[in-house]
Amino acid sequence: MVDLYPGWIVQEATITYPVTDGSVLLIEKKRGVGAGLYNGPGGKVEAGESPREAARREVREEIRVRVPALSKFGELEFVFGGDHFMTVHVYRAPGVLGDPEETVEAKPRWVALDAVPYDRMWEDDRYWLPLLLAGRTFRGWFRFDGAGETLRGRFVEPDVTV
Ligand SMILES: Nc1nc2c([nH]c(=O)n2[C@H]2C[C@H](O)[C@@H](COP(=O)(O)OP(=O)(O)OP(=O)(O)O)O2)c(=O)[nH]1
Repeated sequence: MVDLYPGWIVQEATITYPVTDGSVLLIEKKRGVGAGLYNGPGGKVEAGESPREAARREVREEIRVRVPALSKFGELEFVFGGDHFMTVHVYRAPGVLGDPEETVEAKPRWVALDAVPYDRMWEDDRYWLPLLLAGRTFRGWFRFDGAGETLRGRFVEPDVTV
């Protein structure tokens, strides 16, 4: 957690998308924030951990595989309501080592790049995930309602250094 603005909560998190052979490895999130939605494996950055370390740990914990390499493709800033902020580091990986396994947290599934289920993902993903899948970097700013259900504002800048 970043103590940047006194009294405000800024949570740091990661998402990783392994992409190989025309497919992306997604998870169906089984519990916690975003349960029931498809996403890349990821979660909160813990104290004493770098975002990259967190990204590797979350992939291992959620689907029991290792990622040989990670490239940062994006950074997202979310505001939920007026006082809950989240910075998300988004990585792309050239595949995984091992066979993804289902865990209590997530069910893994390789999905063809032209069949990504945006209607079953967070509402903002359609504005930046196509960039990552096309090999382009991005920064995004999104404002949700306090419940995290309705997207109220967005801005995405492609092809930037992240
Ligand atoms: N693709 C996408 N992912 C999002 C959005 N909002 C959002 O929180 N996430 C991701 C970031 C994190 O990977 C995850 C939320 O973090 P979390 O810490 O609650 O995840 P978790 O339930 O797995 O918790 P943990 O493993 O860290 O304990 O959901 C979004 O709008 N789009």
